[in-house]
Amino acid sequence: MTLVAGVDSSTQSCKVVIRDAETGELVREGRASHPDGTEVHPDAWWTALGDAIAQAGGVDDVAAVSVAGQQHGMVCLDEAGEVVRPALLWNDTRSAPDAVELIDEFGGGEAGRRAWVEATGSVPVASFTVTKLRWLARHEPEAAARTAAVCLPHDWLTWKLAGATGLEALRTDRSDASGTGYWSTATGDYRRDLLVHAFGREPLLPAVLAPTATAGALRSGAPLGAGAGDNAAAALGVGALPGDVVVSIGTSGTVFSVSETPAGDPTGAVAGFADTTGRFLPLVCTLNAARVLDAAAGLLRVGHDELADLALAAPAGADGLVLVPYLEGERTPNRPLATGAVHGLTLGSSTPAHLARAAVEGMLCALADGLDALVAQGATVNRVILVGGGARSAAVRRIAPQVFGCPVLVPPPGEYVADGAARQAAWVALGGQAPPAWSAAEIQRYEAEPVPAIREQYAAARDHVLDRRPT
Ligand SMILES: Nc1ncnc2c1ncn2[C@@H]1O[C@H](COP(=O)(O)OP(=O)(O)O)[C@@H](O)[C@H]1O
Ligand SMILES: O=C(CO)[C@@H](O)[C@H](O)COP(=O)(O)O
Repeated sequence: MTLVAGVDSSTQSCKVVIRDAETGELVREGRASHPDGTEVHPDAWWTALGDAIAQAGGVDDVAAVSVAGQQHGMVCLDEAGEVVRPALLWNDTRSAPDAVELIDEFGGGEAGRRAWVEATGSVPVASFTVTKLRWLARHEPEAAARTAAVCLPHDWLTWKLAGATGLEALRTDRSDASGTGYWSTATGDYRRDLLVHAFGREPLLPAVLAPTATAGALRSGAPLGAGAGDNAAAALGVGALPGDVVVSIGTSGTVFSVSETPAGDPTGAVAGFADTTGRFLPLVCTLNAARVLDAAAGLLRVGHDELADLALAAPAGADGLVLVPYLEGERTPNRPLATGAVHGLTLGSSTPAHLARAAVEGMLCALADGLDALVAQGATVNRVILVGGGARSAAVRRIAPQVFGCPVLVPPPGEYVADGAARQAAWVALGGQAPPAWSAAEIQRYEAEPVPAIREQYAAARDHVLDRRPT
């Protein structure tokens, strides 16, 4: 049996799966938590990776490893390869003004957004690395001056696993490069001019690898795959095909599809990313997803299962109670300072069940708005596949069809980002023109009558929120 390892170094935790390269059968797995917060020292990811690998029985017997990770994180390294400062993560919104400034510097408004879309495929928002580098140059000039190279979370972990033999050995892949804001999805090349414009000079960037190229090797000699951004890896993990839309409910909420053509949305709602196989990954991302359910569970002092039971005990639409889930600000819509809100509260809807239902419906409505944006960019929706920690909720699975207006397919609970990384590693180990066709897991189908009123009441509420008071 040829074994391969896949890693998902995501926002909240690191997951490692060891799978049979030929069949995809799960052989071993491990996980370890990451610290909270929107800026994290990469050493915490390295520690968690070591713990998760140990829990998974090690990687000395695997033929290849690939690392997928949370996208966009700004990892700055000095000449000696040491981390300059904690990484600003995808969900850190301090560079939102820098994103606006970068758009203004290219014409502002729709003209500025179109300029960025033509150059890179996406409109820069606070999540994107390029805006974080502008923030660093403006607010931490000493740290910026010490920055000899900049890479992404998955790049850095791959580089560390390969022995961290100098900055020139840094590697990335097209899916994660497409989230930097200085790589062109259309041409497949860096837009170094945009990096210089934002940061003031050009630090070293990781070379972008082709889908089955290798990024060095473990001490055992096992090659390291190019790795991927987590959403592109999830697409590989679930075996998403053109016409499939994946809705991932993790720390981030993402709605994405595999496309033969790059997206170019000047509104900025749809990011024009790349996938791991040479295709494209148009994607909408929200800052608030599974943690909306965590927050509601905490408010009600219940666990996830009881929250689901409560939500399912309330009527569809929660008798008009609407929760707008902008608990961390919001990326789509681009409202980085927004806060959440509850609307339509009455004596009748002031119950734990109504609040639980409103939290699930509000989170899903924000994702349904993302699905609409994806369709507006030309995506076809043959299947909606639900993954991520939040998809483990029985309430999410049963309410999603009411909100999305179509059936949803839910593969068995699993770590589909890590699975996608493992599948990429298997492709490296086995070779071939395409990743191995692993047997599809038993997918559950959830259907329900659409309830348009849920989205109608959400649409009436979603703009009526307060901005955080500046600290
Ligand atoms: N049964 C469940 N119901 C609702 N939320 C859940 C459930 N199980 C896990 N979660 C939530 O899912 C999130 C973790 O999902 P995951 O996809 O691993 O996130 P990430 O990849 O962003 O680290 C956590 O916020 C966790 O509380
Ligand atoms: O910013 C994005 C996509 O653009 C997020 O999807 C991050 O990649 C974080 O992923 P999770 O930790 O939520 O899986």
